[in-house]
Amino acid sequence: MITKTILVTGGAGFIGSHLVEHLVRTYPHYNIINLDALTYAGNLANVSAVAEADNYSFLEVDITDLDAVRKIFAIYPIDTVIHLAAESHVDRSIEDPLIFVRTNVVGTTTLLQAAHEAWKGSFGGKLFYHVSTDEVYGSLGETGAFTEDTPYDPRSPYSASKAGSDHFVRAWYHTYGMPVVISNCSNNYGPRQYPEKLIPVIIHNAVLDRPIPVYGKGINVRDWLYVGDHVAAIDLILHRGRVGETYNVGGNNEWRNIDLVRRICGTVDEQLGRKLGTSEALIAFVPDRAGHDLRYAIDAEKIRTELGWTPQTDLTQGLEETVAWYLKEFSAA
Ligand SMILES: Cc1cn([C@H]2C[C@H](O)[C@@H](COP(=O)(O)OP(=O)(O)O[C@H]3O[C@H](C)C(=O)[C@H](O)[C@H]3O)O2)c(=O)[nH]c1=O
Repeated sequence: MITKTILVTGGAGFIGSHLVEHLVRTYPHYNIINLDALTYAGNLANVSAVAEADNYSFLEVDITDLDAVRKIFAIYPIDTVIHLAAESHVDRSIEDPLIFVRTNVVGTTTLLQAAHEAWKGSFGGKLFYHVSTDEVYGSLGETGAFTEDTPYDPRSPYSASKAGSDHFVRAWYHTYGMPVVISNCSNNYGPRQYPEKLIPVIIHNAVLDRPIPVYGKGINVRDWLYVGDHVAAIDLILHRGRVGETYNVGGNNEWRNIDLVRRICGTVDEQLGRKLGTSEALIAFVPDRAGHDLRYAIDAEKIRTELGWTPQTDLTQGLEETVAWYLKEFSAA
């Protein structure tokens, strides 16, 4: 018997597809509806492992299309929304900011509006879970970490659009009483990430013998979290997170870009069985990203103490699995 109907937006993307796969397999009594516009970063191959499952369905819909989203709420007894659909790449947001406002701000508010209309008067058992980013907090110096109380200070069009979407989710909570929860996560990595983000760019270019672009001096610091650990955090927040709360999710795994790039180059060389240093020789320092945030770091104390979540995958294991996945993709192509 189906006990929950969950609408996952962005379920054909990187993090979304790992979440969909996890939910479909772990909870056969949940109906999982994957809503995705299949833009450049969405791919149904990402969810092929569960495509035939009885508790799974896919809908190709743009979250900014209010009529289409309304129809979905009219047809399905959705009680939970897990909202991951977003434009997510900072460099693209610098080139083309308006699409980020459209998808991330208008898309999120469209979903909120449709959910509100469908749920009005009976919010019991309902939840709107918004998956967001630590970039809303801005950029750190060499020390310190973002807590859930850190004031918002987004600096790129991408992070500003995600900050806007977070604020709208909270507005629906405070104004209309909609049950919401938000998580803000650090940099994810793992299989299926679109090759525009740092880690897949390194792997692709190393394999193809192309220059590996490192922005500026490579001294910017990111906190890396394996996507499976993020999915575990989302599962816990979905089931045990407190309504109206925010949870920061981080890997406690900070790396300067240049050090991470060198490390991945080593893993690629090792897995390809080629001379160590071959990939590293491809590193090319290129002009810096405009407004490049220096450092992100997460204080994940709240989710650890309240929900017992800590990241489980160490970087060596996570990178080995990730590189192996991309190499297999290359050999299949
Ligand atoms: C693509 C690329 C990036 N970089 C640098 C720029 C950053 O300092 C770092 C990671 O860049 P990336 O674009 O992979 O990710 P962030 O800009 O940190 O943002 C990412 O993590 C947050 C949490 C999100 O919310 C974003 O959705 C996600 O894209 O490597 C390079 O040096 N060379 C490159 O070719």
